[in-house]
Amino acid sequence: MLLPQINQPGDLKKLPAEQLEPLAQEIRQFLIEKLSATGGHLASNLGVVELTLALHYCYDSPKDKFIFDVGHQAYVHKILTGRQEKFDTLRKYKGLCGFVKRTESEHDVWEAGHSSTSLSAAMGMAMARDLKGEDNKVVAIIGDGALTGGMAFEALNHIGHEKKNLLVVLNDNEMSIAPNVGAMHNYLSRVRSDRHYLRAKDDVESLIKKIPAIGGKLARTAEKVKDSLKYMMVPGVLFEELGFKYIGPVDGHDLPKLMETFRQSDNIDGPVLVHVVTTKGKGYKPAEADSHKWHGISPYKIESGKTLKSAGNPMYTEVFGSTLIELAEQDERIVAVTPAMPGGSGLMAFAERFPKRMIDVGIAEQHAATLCAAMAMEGMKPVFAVYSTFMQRAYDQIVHDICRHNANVIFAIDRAGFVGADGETHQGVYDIAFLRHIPNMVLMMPKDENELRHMMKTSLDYDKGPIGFRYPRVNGLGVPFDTELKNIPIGSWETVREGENCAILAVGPMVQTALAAAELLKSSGIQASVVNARFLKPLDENMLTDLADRGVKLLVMEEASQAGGLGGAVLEFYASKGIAHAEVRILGVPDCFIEHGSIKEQQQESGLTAENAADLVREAVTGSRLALKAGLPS
Ligand SMILES: Cc1ncc(C[n+]2csc(CCOP(=O)(O)OP(=O)(O)O)c2C)c(N)n1
Ligand SMILES: CC(=O)[C@@H](O)[C@H](O)COP(=O)(O)O
Ligand SMILES: [Mg+2]
Repeated sequence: MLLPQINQPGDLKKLPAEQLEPLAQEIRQFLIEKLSATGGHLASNLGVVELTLALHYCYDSPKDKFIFDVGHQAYVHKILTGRQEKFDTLRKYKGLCGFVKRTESEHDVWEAGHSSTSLSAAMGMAMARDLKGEDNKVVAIIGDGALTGGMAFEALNHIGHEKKNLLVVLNDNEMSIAPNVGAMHNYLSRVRSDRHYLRAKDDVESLIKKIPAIGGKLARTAEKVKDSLKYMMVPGVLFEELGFKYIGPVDGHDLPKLMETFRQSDNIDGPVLVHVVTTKGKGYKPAEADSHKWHGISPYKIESGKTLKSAGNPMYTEVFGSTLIELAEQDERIVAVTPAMPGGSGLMAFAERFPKRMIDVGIAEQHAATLCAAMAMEGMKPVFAVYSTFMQRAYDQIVHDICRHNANVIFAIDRAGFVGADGETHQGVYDIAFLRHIPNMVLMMPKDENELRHMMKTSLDYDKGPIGFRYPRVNGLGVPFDTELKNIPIGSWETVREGENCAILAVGPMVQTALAAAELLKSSGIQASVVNARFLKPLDENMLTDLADRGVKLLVMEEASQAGGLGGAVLEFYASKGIAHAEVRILGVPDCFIEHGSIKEQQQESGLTAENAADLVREAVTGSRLALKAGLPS
């Protein structure tokens, strides 16, 4: 299915306005059909069809700059800017990115993936525009979920102060990924839905106009009455008080109304916030009925709405969620804290079972971290359930409020390693590097889902400060669960395959890859040990010393940034102990951003394969390349 009338950027403006409505429905059908094969962020994009059409019809992209917050809802923007034919490759390796991507189009002026950056970016572009004396429009499109992100408030504060000309379109569909939370959400609900609130607004304004202009004390009182009436009754007064002109709420599926509103906003000096109300999943019943599930969906059957995802073993996330319930049944100190990812973090069942012990703070990772620190100091056992990539937002709070206080916070770090289709903005490959150097931090990664459970028990019983376990966005291996959960000795690695003069120190899922490499080496007559390096901090220093003393050549394998990873930690250990005879090779994620595709493709691109590991070990043992390098006979 193609949309011939909008094949090229700019085609849209050639259409008469009355053709936009039917075009909107065609675009909806296009999205439903294409994403049934590729998967993706269907619900969010179905909700912004009219909004995106209106923006592209009223403004001149790329001269006028559209800045999409998160950028997961930019598929319509991509269709309107000449990329509809690439949708069969959406989120595939070397295919169309699922987020805004500057290398794809000049119309993609700002990339994201992480939430709440659009207002800061819009302000930066508006300030640059004014300093250069240019006159383009700057339009930020931010969702009600993204508006709960702290940096959005930082930007609102600055924008309202500087009063630059820019347009903020607040796309309010009452949903984050899950139902949205927070006081801002409650405020928007009142503005959005209180019919009395809106009807009274006109009465209030006409009443205010009737108050005669009178002198003296009474006049000042009358003014105060006017202000408090306005404060109580005029929607959007919160934004008005922050220095914005507020317009709304506007029906986000009413194209003529949207275009009239944007044109109206063009004549207003200073920052304008247009509050648009949309339905997430609009136009596809299964997505409208459950936009949480259909926020990010895998391929599905259009008629039934059934996803085609193969069953497979339980995901690590599911094992985490079910084990946390098991532990929480026995220990009422456990509370789960999630920054807006209850579903993705596997906590929905936990929330049902323990509604008072499940805390969704909205998109607020920094707040979540410090909240956990304080709860730990009061004797609770807070479990900070967070994706590796989103935890990057809370680095200072982890240093300053959790580790420095040596608070008993448990980090449940999901999506650790490559994540696949979400690509470079979501790869969970930096947390080893940014956690292992913080004093008091203990960090683990299990080789399988059974060991994850033991790590959870270990973390719960550990009372010497912060401790975390990281696990990947993959199915478990299908190993049986031990009936009794046991503590793993802190800092202990596990040899899972005995070998001779070489060993692969592998992290998490790389243990399986290392075992496959050992099998390949066996055929070359090389017996490699495989070690489950399940503690990223502290290291198993006894094992490292013994391996070096026995002259065992080492390869460290980790699906994490090579810079700052376990390999570096091993080298630092040997160097700090003066163990100069240790020979270590490292196989980790190279110093570049790994784009979207499958996890397997991302591992291959990074060289994290059994074949590559076997070659590196063979080189070390036979000295082949060293021989070549030194010109010695191979
Ligand atoms: C810092 C950060 N935390 C969490 C996420 C995960 N995330 C992606 S989209 C989303 C919800 C966004 O809600 P909203 O802005 O309302 O957009 P909608 O999908 O409703 O249009 C969340 C929490 C993220 N992208 N970035
Ligand atoms: C856009 C965004 O950040 C989230 O929707 C993210 O894509 C969720 O990732 P998972 O699909 O791994 O839960
Ligand atoms: Mg929303």
